[in-house]
Amino acid sequence: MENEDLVIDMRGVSVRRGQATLVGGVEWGVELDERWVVLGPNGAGKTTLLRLASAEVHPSEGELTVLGERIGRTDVFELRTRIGLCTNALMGRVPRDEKAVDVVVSAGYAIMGRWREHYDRLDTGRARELLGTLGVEHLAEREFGTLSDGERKRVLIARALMTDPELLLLDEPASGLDLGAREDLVARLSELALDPDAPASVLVTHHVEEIPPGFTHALLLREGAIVAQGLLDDVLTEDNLAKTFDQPLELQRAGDRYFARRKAGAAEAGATE
Ligand SMILES: Nc1ncnc2c1ncn2[C@@H]1O[C@H](COP(=O)(O)OP(=O)(O)OP(=O)(O)O)[C@@H](O)[C@H]1O
Repeated sequence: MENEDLVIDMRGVSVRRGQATLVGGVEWGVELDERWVVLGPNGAGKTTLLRLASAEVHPSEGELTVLGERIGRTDVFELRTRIGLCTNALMGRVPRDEKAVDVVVSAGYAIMGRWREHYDRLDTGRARELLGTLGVEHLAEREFGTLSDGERKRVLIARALMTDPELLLLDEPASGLDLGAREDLVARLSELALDPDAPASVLVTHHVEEIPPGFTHALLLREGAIVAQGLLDDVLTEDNLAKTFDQPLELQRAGDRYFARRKAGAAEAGATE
Protein backbone atom coordinates (compact mmCIF):
# COMPACT_ATOMS: atom_id res chain seq x y z
CA MET A 1 0.00 0.00 0.00
CA GLU A 2 1.27 3.43 -0.89
CA ASN A 3 1.22 6.04 1.85
CA GLU A 4 -0.40 9.12 0.30
CA ASP A 5 1.14 11.46 2.89
CA LEU A 6 4.62 10.66 1.70
CA VAL A 7 6.33 12.98 -0.73
CA ILE A 8 9.04 10.39 -1.30
CA ASP A 9 8.31 6.72 -0.67
CA MET A 10 11.08 4.17 -1.29
CA ARG A 11 10.39 0.51 -0.61
CA GLY A 12 13.27 -1.89 -1.00
CA VAL A 13 14.78 0.38 -3.64
CA SER A 14 18.09 -0.64 -5.19
CA VAL A 15 20.02 0.84 -8.10
CA ARG A 16 22.52 -1.43 -9.83
CA ARG A 17 24.93 -0.72 -12.65
CA GLY A 18 26.71 -3.84 -13.88
CA GLN A 19 28.18 -5.52 -10.80
CA ALA A 20 27.94 -2.34 -8.71
CA THR A 21 25.14 -1.62 -6.24
CA LEU A 22 24.88 2.17 -6.01
CA VAL A 23 22.19 1.97 -3.32
CA GLY A 24 20.65 -1.21 -1.97
CA GLY A 25 17.42 -2.08 -0.18
CA VAL A 26 16.49 1.50 0.71
CA GLU A 27 13.37 1.93 2.86
CA TRP A 28 12.74 5.65 3.24
CA GLY A 29 9.78 7.97 3.50
CA VAL A 30 9.65 11.77 3.47
CA GLU A 31 6.53 13.60 4.66
CA LEU A 32 5.23 16.95 3.47
CA ASP A 33 6.46 19.04 6.38
CA GLU A 34 9.83 17.35 6.77
CA ARG A 35 13.29 18.69 5.92
CA TRP A 36 15.85 15.92 5.52
CA VAL A 37 19.59 16.01 5.35
CA VAL A 38 21.34 13.09 3.65
CA LEU A 39 24.86 12.70 4.98
CA GLY A 40 27.62 10.31 4.01
CA PRO A 41 31.16 9.99 2.68
CA ASN A 42 32.19 10.18 -0.99
CA GLY A 43 30.65 7.42 -3.05
CA ALA A 44 28.06 6.50 -0.40
CA GLY A 45 25.17 6.85 -2.87
CA LYS A 46 23.81 10.26 -1.82
CA THR A 47 23.52 11.66 -5.33
CA THR A 48 21.97 8.40 -6.52
CA LEU A 49 19.32 8.77 -3.82
CA LEU A 50 18.62 12.32 -4.94
CA ARG A 51 18.45 11.28 -8.59
CA LEU A 52 15.89 8.64 -7.63
CA ALA A 53 13.88 11.29 -5.78
CA SER A 54 13.98 13.56 -8.84
CA ALA A 55 12.90 10.67 -11.09
CA GLU A 56 16.11 10.96 -13.11
CA VAL A 57 17.04 7.41 -12.18
CA HIS A 58 14.63 4.48 -11.91
CA PRO A 59 15.04 1.71 -9.35
CA SER A 60 16.54 -1.57 -10.54
CA GLU A 61 14.48 -3.18 -7.77
CA GLY A 62 11.80 -2.06 -5.37
CA GLU A 63 9.05 0.53 -5.52
CA LEU A 64 9.55 4.28 -5.74
CA THR A 65 6.72 6.78 -5.43
CA VAL A 66 7.40 10.52 -5.69
CA LEU A 67 4.60 13.04 -5.01
CA GLY A 68 2.10 10.23 -5.29
CA GLU A 69 3.35 9.13 -8.72
CA ARG A 70 4.78 5.66 -9.07
CA ILE A 71 8.08 5.93 -10.94
CA GLY A 72 8.12 3.68 -13.96
CA ARG A 73 4.40 4.11 -14.56
CA THR A 74 4.18 7.85 -14.76
CA ASP A 75 5.02 10.70 -17.12
CA VAL A 76 8.19 11.94 -15.44
CA PHE A 77 8.25 15.16 -17.47
CA GLU A 78 5.10 16.39 -15.74
CA LEU A 79 6.36 15.15 -12.38
CA ARG A 80 9.65 17.01 -12.73
CA THR A 81 7.83 20.33 -12.99
CA ARG A 82 6.66 19.72 -9.40
CA ILE A 83 10.21 19.24 -8.13
CA GLY A 84 12.78 21.97 -7.48
CA LEU A 85 16.26 20.70 -8.15
CA CYS A 86 19.64 22.29 -7.48
CA THR A 87 22.69 20.25 -8.45
CA ASN A 88 26.22 20.91 -9.61
CA ALA A 89 25.37 19.16 -12.89
CA LEU A 90 22.63 21.73 -13.49
CA MET A 91 25.10 24.54 -12.90
CA GLY A 92 27.22 23.27 -15.78
CA ARG A 93 24.26 23.40 -18.14
CA VAL A 94 23.44 27.09 -17.69
CA PRO A 95 24.74 29.20 -20.60
CA ARG A 96 27.40 31.58 -19.29
CA ASP A 97 25.79 34.61 -20.91
CA GLU A 98 22.30 34.06 -19.56
CA LYS A 99 21.21 36.76 -17.13
CA ALA A 100 20.72 35.59 -13.54
CA VAL A 101 17.08 36.69 -13.50
CA ASP A 102 16.39 34.72 -16.69
CA VAL A 103 18.05 31.61 -15.23
CA VAL A 104 15.42 31.81 -12.51
CA VAL A 105 12.44 32.73 -14.73
CA SER A 106 13.16 30.02 -17.29
CA ALA A 107 12.53 27.34 -14.62
CA GLY A 108 8.84 28.07 -15.05
CA TYR A 109 9.19 27.10 -18.69
CA ALA A 110 11.24 23.96 -17.93
CA ILE A 111 13.92 25.19 -20.27
CA MET A 112 17.45 26.39 -19.96
CA GLY A 113 19.26 28.90 -22.09
CA ARG A 114 16.41 30.55 -23.94
CA TRP A 115 17.18 34.01 -22.70
CA ARG A 116 15.51 35.74 -25.63
CA GLU A 117 12.18 34.21 -24.71
CA HIS A 118 9.57 36.75 -23.75
CA TYR A 119 8.82 36.20 -20.10
CA ASP A 120 5.77 37.42 -18.33
CA ARG A 121 6.39 40.48 -16.14
CA LEU A 122 4.77 38.72 -13.23
CA ASP A 123 7.26 35.90 -13.53
CA THR A 124 10.17 38.32 -13.70
CA GLY A 125 8.87 40.01 -10.53
CA ARG A 126 8.68 36.70 -8.73
CA ALA A 127 12.16 35.73 -9.91
CA ARG A 128 13.57 38.98 -8.49
CA GLU A 129 11.74 38.35 -5.25
CA LEU A 130 13.28 34.89 -4.97
CA LEU A 131 16.73 36.26 -5.78
CA GLY A 132 16.07 38.70 -2.92
CA THR A 133 15.16 35.83 -0.57
CA LEU A 134 18.51 34.27 -1.39
CA GLY A 135 20.29 37.62 -0.93
CA VAL A 136 21.35 38.11 -4.56
CA GLU A 137 18.74 40.43 -6.05
CA HIS A 138 21.49 42.90 -6.93
CA LEU A 139 22.92 40.30 -9.31
CA ALA A 140 19.70 39.91 -11.32
CA GLU A 141 21.09 41.54 -14.48
CA ARG A 142 24.53 39.93 -14.29
CA GLU A 143 25.54 37.16 -16.70
CA PHE A 144 25.58 33.79 -14.94
CA GLY A 145 29.13 33.10 -16.13
CA THR A 146 30.45 36.17 -14.30
CA LEU A 147 29.09 35.08 -10.91
CA SER A 148 31.13 33.38 -8.19
CA ASP A 149 30.35 29.78 -7.22
CA GLY A 150 28.43 30.88 -4.15
CA GLU A 151 26.41 33.41 -6.13
CA ARG A 152 25.59 30.82 -8.80
CA LYS A 153 24.41 28.34 -6.17
CA ARG A 154 22.02 30.92 -4.77
CA VAL A 155 20.69 31.78 -8.22
CA LEU A 156 20.07 28.08 -8.84
CA ILE A 157 18.26 27.66 -5.52
CA ALA A 158 16.06 30.63 -6.47
CA ARG A 159 15.46 28.87 -9.80
CA ALA A 160 14.56 25.65 -7.99
CA LEU A 161 11.93 27.56 -6.00
CA MET A 162 10.50 29.43 -8.99
CA THR A 163 7.84 26.85 -9.86
CA ASP A 164 6.57 26.61 -6.27
CA PRO A 165 7.73 23.02 -6.08
CA GLU A 166 6.20 20.48 -3.74
CA LEU A 167 9.63 18.95 -3.21
CA LEU A 168 13.00 20.73 -3.08
CA LEU A 169 16.17 18.70 -3.70
CA LEU A 170 19.56 20.28 -3.04
CA ASP A 171 22.76 18.40 -3.82
CA GLU A 172 25.71 19.79 -1.85
CA PRO A 173 24.65 23.44 -2.14
CA ALA A 174 27.51 24.61 0.09
CA SER A 175 30.34 22.70 -1.60
CA GLY A 176 33.14 24.92 -2.79
CA LEU A 177 31.97 27.96 -0.85
CA ASP A 178 34.23 30.00 1.40
CA LEU A 179 33.43 30.21 5.10
CA GLY A 180 31.43 33.42 4.85
CA ALA A 181 29.46 32.30 1.81
CA ARG A 182 28.76 28.95 3.44
CA GLU A 183 27.52 30.55 6.62
CA ASP A 184 25.34 32.92 4.66
CA LEU A 185 23.87 30.09 2.61
CA VAL A 186 23.24 27.97 5.71
CA ALA A 187 21.36 30.93 7.22
CA ARG A 188 19.23 31.37 4.06
CA LEU A 189 18.46 27.66 3.90
CA SER A 190 17.57 27.76 7.57
CA GLU A 191 15.04 30.54 6.95
CA LEU A 192 13.55 28.43 4.19
CA ALA A 193 13.47 25.29 6.36
CA LEU A 194 11.66 27.18 9.13
CA ASP A 195 9.06 28.59 6.73
CA PRO A 196 5.94 26.41 7.14
CA ASP A 197 4.96 27.15 3.53
CA ALA A 198 8.28 25.92 2.15
CA PRO A 199 8.26 22.59 0.32
CA ALA A 200 9.44 19.28 1.73
CA SER A 201 13.21 19.37 1.33
CA VAL A 202 16.14 17.01 0.99
CA LEU A 203 19.65 18.38 1.26
CA VAL A 204 22.71 16.26 0.50
CA THR A 205 25.97 17.12 2.21
CA HIS A 206 29.28 15.68 3.42
CA HIS A 207 29.49 17.95 6.45
CA VAL A 208 27.44 18.25 9.65
CA GLU A 209 28.51 21.92 9.77
CA GLU A 210 26.33 22.52 6.71
CA ILE A 211 23.08 21.34 8.29
CA PRO A 212 20.80 24.40 8.40
CA PRO A 213 18.86 24.90 11.62
CA GLY A 214 15.24 23.94 11.00
CA PHE A 215 16.12 20.68 9.25
CA THR A 216 14.19 17.99 11.04
CA HIS A 217 15.45 14.59 9.90
CA ALA A 218 18.65 12.88 8.83
CA LEU A 219 19.55 9.86 6.77
CA LEU A 220 23.10 8.53 7.08
CA LEU A 221 24.39 6.55 4.13
CA ARG A 222 27.44 4.38 3.68
CA GLU A 223 28.35 2.15 0.74
CA GLY A 224 24.83 2.38 -0.66
CA ALA A 225 23.13 1.31 2.58
CA ILE A 226 21.35 3.27 5.28
CA VAL A 227 23.29 3.42 8.56
CA ALA A 228 20.57 5.33 10.43
CA GLN A 229 17.55 7.51 9.69
CA GLY A 230 15.00 9.46 11.68
CA LEU A 231 14.80 12.66 13.70
CA LEU A 232 17.97 14.70 13.38
CA ASP A 233 18.79 14.73 17.09
CA ASP A 234 18.32 10.98 17.42
CA VAL A 235 20.32 10.10 14.33
CA LEU A 236 23.20 12.51 14.66
CA THR A 237 25.27 10.74 17.30
CA GLU A 238 29.02 10.06 17.54
CA ASP A 239 28.30 6.37 17.20
CA ASN A 240 26.31 6.71 14.00
CA LEU A 241 28.80 9.18 12.50
CA ALA A 242 31.68 6.80 13.31
CA LYS A 243 29.88 4.00 11.47
CA THR A 244 29.08 6.26 8.53
CA PHE A 245 32.53 7.78 8.09
CA ASP A 246 34.47 4.74 9.36
CA GLN A 247 36.42 6.57 12.02
CA PRO A 248 35.92 7.74 15.60
CA LEU A 249 34.42 11.20 15.48
CA GLU A 250 33.71 13.75 18.13
CA LEU A 251 30.43 15.57 17.61
CA GLN A 252 29.63 18.90 19.19
CA ARG A 253 26.43 20.81 19.20
CA ALA A 254 26.62 24.57 19.62
CA GLY A 255 23.17 26.12 19.73
CA ASP A 256 21.38 24.81 16.70
CA ARG A 257 24.52 23.89 14.73
CA TYR A 258 26.68 20.77 14.66
CA PHE A 259 30.44 20.39 14.40
CA ALA A 260 32.48 17.21 14.00
CA ARG A 261 36.14 16.25 14.01
CA ARG A 262 38.20 13.14 14.42
CA LYS A 263 38.61 12.06 18.03
CA ALA A 264 41.96 12.98 19.54
CA GLY A 265 44.43 10.10 19.29
CA ALA A 266 42.28 8.26 16.75
CA ALA A 267 44.88 8.55 13.97
CA GLU A 268 47.55 6.84 16.08
CA ALA A 269 45.14 4.21 17.42
CA GLY A 270 43.94 3.21 13.95
CA ALA A 271 41.01 4.77 12.19
CA THR A 272 38.35 2.13 12.73
CA GLU A 273 39.01 0.98 16.31
N1 LIG B 1 27.16 4.08 -13.80
C1 LIG B 1 27.83 3.63 -12.75
N2 LIG B 1 28.44 2.41 -12.78
C2 LIG B 1 29.12 1.94 -11.72
N3 LIG B 1 29.24 2.61 -10.55
C3 LIG B 1 28.66 3.82 -10.47
C4 LIG B 1 27.93 4.39 -11.56
N4 LIG B 1 27.47 5.61 -11.17
C5 LIG B 1 27.89 5.77 -9.89
N5 LIG B 1 28.61 4.71 -9.48
C6 LIG B 1 29.22 4.50 -8.17
O1 LIG B 1 28.16 4.46 -7.21
C7 LIG B 1 28.61 4.98 -5.97
C8 LIG B 1 27.61 6.02 -5.47
O2 LIG B 1 27.69 7.20 -6.27
P1 LIG B 1 27.01 8.57 -5.83
O3 LIG B 1 27.38 9.60 -6.84
O4 LIG B 1 25.57 8.33 -5.58
O5 LIG B 1 27.73 8.84 -4.44
P2 LIG B 1 27.79 10.16 -3.55
O6 LIG B 1 27.51 9.71 -2.15
O7 LIG B 1 26.92 11.20 -4.10
O8 LIG B 1 29.30 10.55 -3.69
P3 LIG B 1 30.05 12.00 -3.60
O9 LIG B 1 29.88 12.44 -2.20
O10 LIG B 1 31.47 11.64 -3.92
O11 LIG B 1 29.40 12.89 -4.61
C9 LIG B 1 30.00 5.51 -6.21
O12 LIG B 1 30.93 4.57 -5.73
C10 LIG B 1 30.10 5.65 -7.72
O13 LIG B 1 31.42 5.43 -8.17
